[in-house]
Amino acid sequence: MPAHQLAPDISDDPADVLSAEQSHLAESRKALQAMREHAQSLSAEAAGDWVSQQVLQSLLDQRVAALADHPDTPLFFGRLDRSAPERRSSRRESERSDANEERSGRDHEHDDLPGTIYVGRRHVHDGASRALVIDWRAPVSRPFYQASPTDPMDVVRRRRFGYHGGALTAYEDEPLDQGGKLGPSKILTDEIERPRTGPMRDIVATIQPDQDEIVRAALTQTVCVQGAPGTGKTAVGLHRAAYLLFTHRERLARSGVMIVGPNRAFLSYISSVLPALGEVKVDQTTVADLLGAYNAPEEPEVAAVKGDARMAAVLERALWLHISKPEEGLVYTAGVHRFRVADYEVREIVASLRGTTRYGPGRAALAQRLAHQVLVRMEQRGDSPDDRVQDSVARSKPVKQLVDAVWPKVTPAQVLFRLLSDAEFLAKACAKSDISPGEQEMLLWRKPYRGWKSAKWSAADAALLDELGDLIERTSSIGHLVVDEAQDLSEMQLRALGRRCRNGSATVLGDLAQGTTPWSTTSWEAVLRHLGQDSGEVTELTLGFRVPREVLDYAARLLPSVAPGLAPPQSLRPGLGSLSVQPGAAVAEAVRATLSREGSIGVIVPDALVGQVSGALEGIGHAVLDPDAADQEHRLLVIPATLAKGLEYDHVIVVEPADIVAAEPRGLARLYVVLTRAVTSLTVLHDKPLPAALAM
Ligand SMILES: Nc1ncnc2c1ncn2[C@@H]1O[C@H](COP(=O)(O)OP(=O)(O)OP(=O)(O)O)[C@@H](O)[C@H]1O
Repeated sequence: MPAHQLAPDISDDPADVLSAEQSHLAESRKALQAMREHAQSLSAEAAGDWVSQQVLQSLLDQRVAALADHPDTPLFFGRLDRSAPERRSSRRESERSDANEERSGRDHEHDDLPGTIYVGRRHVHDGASRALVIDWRAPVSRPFYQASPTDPMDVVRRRRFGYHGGALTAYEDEPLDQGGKLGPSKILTDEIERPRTGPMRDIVATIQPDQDEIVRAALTQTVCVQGAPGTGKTAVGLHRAAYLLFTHRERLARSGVMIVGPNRAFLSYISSVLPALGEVKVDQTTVADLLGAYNAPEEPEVAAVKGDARMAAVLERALWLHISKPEEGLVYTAGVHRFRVADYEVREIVASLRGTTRYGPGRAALAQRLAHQVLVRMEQRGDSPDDRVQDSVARSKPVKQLVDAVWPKVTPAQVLFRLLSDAEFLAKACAKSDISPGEQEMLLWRKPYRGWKSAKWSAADAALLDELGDLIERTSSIGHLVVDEAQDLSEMQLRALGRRCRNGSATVLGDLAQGTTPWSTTSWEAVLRHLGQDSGEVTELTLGFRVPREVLDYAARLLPSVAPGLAPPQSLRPGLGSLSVQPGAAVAEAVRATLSREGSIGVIVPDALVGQVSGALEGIGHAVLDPDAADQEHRLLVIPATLAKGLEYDHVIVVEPADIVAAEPRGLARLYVVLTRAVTSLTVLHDKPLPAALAM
């Protein structure tokens, strides 16, 4: 056996196999420890100056941190026994289709890899550079997720490992070279059934083939995933971010990756996934944090008009209406000389700039063009001014005064304030748009504010301010954006996110049936268009991992009213006995009965009943989920219905569905979201009649 060849199984006895695999784990752990010690021994002092030293030190620190071994986390979770090297060359080129030069040098997936490889969270090698564990994101690991008896991808056998804590306790083999069909995987089922406590976990050991396709889509490809509750959209989005960061490390280190979620409680829930995958440098944020956390109350109909993409043209016109026709020319005095630029020349310059640049740079360009004309006249007089003179003329008082009069400096807040408080100005800005007089009436503040500084902005205004901001100065773009719960975003919010990935790509995740905002979308094609990613591909995840079938079927009774076009969701798990509907039962009793079971408990209540329900649970240790919560690790949480989106609990108790429905225009969709948060059991408590579809 060549030195780099890992041993195939030496015995058929499962106990021997397990013990050999445990030895490989121990050896890998030791090798990781050695890699870490080596990284720790490296010194930044070799770098020339102190700045380079600090940069190098920080890189070394990151490397040491990344090499930490977390004893509770499996270092590898799979193994591939590949066919003999001479029989596996044809596929390799296509496997590497998304690999690029950035990764070369870190690639260990060439033919000198052992026939048996272990797939894990990170690459581990021994002192002789022998690959003991291969990163799950490397192309060579792909068969672990994709190979099947019909397409074995040069793999003879796939082995999955089961862990208890950090100890390797079980394995499961799938022969791939014998045709037929694979049976269900117990290790996969156990992983899905494992009780939830605390924040979301990664799914790196059990990513499914259709999920893997999305995770490994090329960086340039924008993907949009429609999926029923619990089909793994969020998980897939996060793993895709980790995959792209690995595959395009340098490019994305420069341009960045950002995850946008619905609220901070959700971000806190997902916050551990990327660090567990070794990725700590990803921005995770909400639309409100990105655009401005404004929350002045607003009628849903008004918010819907403000969220409509037709507002983009109105804002553009409103901004450019601030430019006035130059009536006077420029007179610039230098010593005893006066240099004049005639009014018609100023008009020509303004006309040539208008609409060809953003507003802010246009203003600066106007000052420079005027100064340039002054310099031309100076030269005509026989002077020879240099470029510095042009800058000083551009900054001079007469030029500034003219620019301020013709092309005034404005802020987004000033423009929007004028638009929402001045009916005549609004009508002018709406000319040539199809915003109706009735809608214009809605847009105007009933009680205008005294000035733009005292104006209270709404969430919908935030996207308008952002659009104006971009019309004034260009917003910078990142490399990749992951947008979760995207069905809830308005067209104007999508435009705001779209300009942040103008030079990049996006992963858009959502479910049309879970749209609860006044502007929720009904079409993913429209979402992609407003995001500016028209060529994005819409794909669907259909198999639910979270919600037991019995519960999902119950919730799906609401689908015909909520999203008539969608097929009923499918669940991987039957979950017999997981649903219980209890008229007239007390919440404290239901909670007590559930506390005897393992796992997290979420009591989801109409927002207006949070205080009352929390009061009824006095004496039973619990916490109320806070929208800004960084820590939501309490085993028993009371959750306002409007915050439940994206979250999950082993046991969910839903209180008074009728009130959840009545609280908002898309209340039935809210109820659908709430009913689909349970992993193990759902208990519905009600005094009032249930919505008709659930009462059947
Ligand atoms: N391949 C998988 N292996 C194991 N668990 C999985 C897998 N895919 C998804 N899950 C689990 O299923 C649950 C639901 O996943 P996730 O929250 O990503 O779904 P979602 O589609 O975003 O749901 P929702 O639309 O309700 O927000 C999570 O606990 C996740 O870890």
